[in-house]
Amino acid sequence: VHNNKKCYCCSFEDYKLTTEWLLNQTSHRPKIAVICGSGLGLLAAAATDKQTFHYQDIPNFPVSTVAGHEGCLVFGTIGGKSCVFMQGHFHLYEGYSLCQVTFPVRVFRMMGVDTLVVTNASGGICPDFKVGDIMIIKDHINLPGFAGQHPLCGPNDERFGIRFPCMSDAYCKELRRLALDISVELGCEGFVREGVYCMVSGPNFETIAEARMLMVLGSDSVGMSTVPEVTVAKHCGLRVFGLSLITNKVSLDYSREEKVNHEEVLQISKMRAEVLQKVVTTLICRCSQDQSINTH
Ligand SMILES: O=P(O)(O)O[C@@H]1C[C@H](O)[C@@H](CO)O1
Ligand SMILES: Nc1nc2[nH]cnc2c(=O)[nH]1
Repeated sequence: VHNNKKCYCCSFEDYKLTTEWLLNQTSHRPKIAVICGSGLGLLAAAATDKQTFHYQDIPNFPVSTVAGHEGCLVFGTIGGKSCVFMQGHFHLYEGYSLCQVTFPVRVFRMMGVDTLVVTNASGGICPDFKVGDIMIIKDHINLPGFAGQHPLCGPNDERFGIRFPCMSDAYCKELRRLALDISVELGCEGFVREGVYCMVSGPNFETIAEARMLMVLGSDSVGMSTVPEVTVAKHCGLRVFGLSLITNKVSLDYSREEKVNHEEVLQISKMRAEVLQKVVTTLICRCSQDQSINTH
């Protein structure tokens, strides 16, 4: 209850209960969390010493309702570093509140995570982008946020972060540079790009007029996730790195016949999951671990 008004956000006690439950169930103490987008659950495959929990068994956790999202939380080790992978995440269009969508991020923070890696599937708007390109997310546009669908709306809990967080450095520059170096070493720099991801709520794909508008706004790709998680992660002081797989070209022209669908999105994710896994795994092995959480 806030100002005599009932608040439907998750409470500090909810996050605490889930955190304590997980800490009791596993001896892993992850520093890095990876959110796997549509069809990208394979990112967890390189981890050793794995321990898996189904979302439905974790107190307070939402469950995945979308194809390509396994709904498993996987703890494991990569290059000696303890990690946690979300195989599947949550979306506004599933009917979840943004508090539920971002619930795991604060739990990870409370478990001691200091770095969040986000991945997703998106439609390419930048005319130079090709299907199968991997876009290092340089910045984002929170379109639902402009209309008040924002995960930080409501009473601010200072235990997580400040009321007015800065978002001008949302995606860590050093990790973006490291990922570019890694892509050269792995020989995949030919299809690795950098760009701006724009979130829409979905679930429909864009009309041509909407796609044109998003291009004018400066979006290089468009998807239906990630931005709420990144916003909550930055609010509670996590370092963020993001990759978006371009699974389709967004139609910007009325003469274009191709029609996007979710099956095609999953097919391209499957095709590129192994390369993405190599980039993410190498990044985890190489990234500095001296990150101190930016507490407020
Ligand atoms: O969960 P992500 O953002 O990777 O999934 C994208 C957006 C929709 O959920 C779905 C549409 O195909 O793919
Ligand atoms: N909104 C949106 N999300 C996507 N996810 C994968 N492709 C697309 C797309 O073209 N548009």
